[in-house]
Amino acid sequence: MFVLRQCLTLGTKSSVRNFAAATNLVNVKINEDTGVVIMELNKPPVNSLNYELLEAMHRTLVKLENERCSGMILTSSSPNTFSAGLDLLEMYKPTVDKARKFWGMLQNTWIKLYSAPYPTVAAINGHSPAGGCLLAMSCEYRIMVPKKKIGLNETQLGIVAPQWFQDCMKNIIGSRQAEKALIAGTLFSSEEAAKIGLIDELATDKEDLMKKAHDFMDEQLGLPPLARSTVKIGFRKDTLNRLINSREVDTKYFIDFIFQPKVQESLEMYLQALKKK
Ligand SMILES: CCCCC/C=C\C/C=C\C/C=C/C(=O)SCCNC(=O)CCNC(=O)[C@H](O)C(C)(C)COP(=O)(O)OP(=O)(O)OC[C@H]1O[C@@H](n2cnc3c(N)ncnc32)[C@H](O)[C@@H]1OP(=O)(O)O
Repeated sequence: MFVLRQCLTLGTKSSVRNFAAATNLVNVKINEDTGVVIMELNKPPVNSLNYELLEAMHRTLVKLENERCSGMILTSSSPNTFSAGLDLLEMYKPTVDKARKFWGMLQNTWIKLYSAPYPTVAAINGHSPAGGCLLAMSCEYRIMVPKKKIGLNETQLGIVAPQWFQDCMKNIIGSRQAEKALIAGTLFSSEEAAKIGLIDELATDKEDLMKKAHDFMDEQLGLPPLARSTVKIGFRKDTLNRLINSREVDTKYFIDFIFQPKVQESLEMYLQALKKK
């Protein structure tokens, strides 16, 4: 039976209440029989990843790991968008302290998600540009509804996908395809993404998406968990360590980059264009 609880959940009733009071940016549903969790991003309208949403995700991921959840399906409550990527307002005219704190939380969240020992599936129920694509790529398996867009489109915004975003893409679609997609800032349709392997499966609609996500999870739950997670981490450790060993440098790149006047101009124009739509 599924029990809906808000961030977070594996503890007693009173701890549920405490977490629910803290935030409703992430909904967490647990199947109490299997221990499989559905983490649903819930920041309308488009799940843009600001500090607060990342912090809620990070807190959830820490708790899931500590409580030894058996698997996690990542999806969103938005009808049209999985995640619109990083919240552009976090990068537009921030203070240095705010930008540093934001970037640190993004790094924390990615490290936890990418290294999660339990199986992870992205049930991509809508558009998934840039940071949204990063979240999806950090899961082990990706299933997507038709006729939406996914990719690392940063170049098109006049910004650059950080090295670890690029590494994730390379690990999935290979160096040549990734180089082309990153230089052009390509947003692939769901169908194109399936062709190049950026996503693993297409679903017909949200219901089919969740069914396929559960099917994948059932397969994974049939495998010996320690062997499974050891192989997973073996594949991911170089990518993880590349960031873990250079977090400060990565943060400095981010800060130096976004504070350039040209980058701020691009962000301003892009934000205006989004508002005018
Ligand atoms: C070598 C040095 C390297 C150092 C690296 C340095 C810098 C780079 C750092 C990081 C990389 C960046 C990663 C990112 O993720 S940047 C974000 C990229 N995201 C996008 O381009 C997506 C933008 N959004 C859309 O395309 C669309 O919104 C959508 C997701 C397709 C959904 O479309 P829909 O029509 O459903 O919604 P609207 O467009 O009407 O949007 C509704 C509402 O939300 C606002 N909004 C949308 N996206 C964002 C966002 N990412 N951040 C903040 N706000 C967003 C939009 O403006 C609307 O607002 P309104 O007030 O008008 O309702």
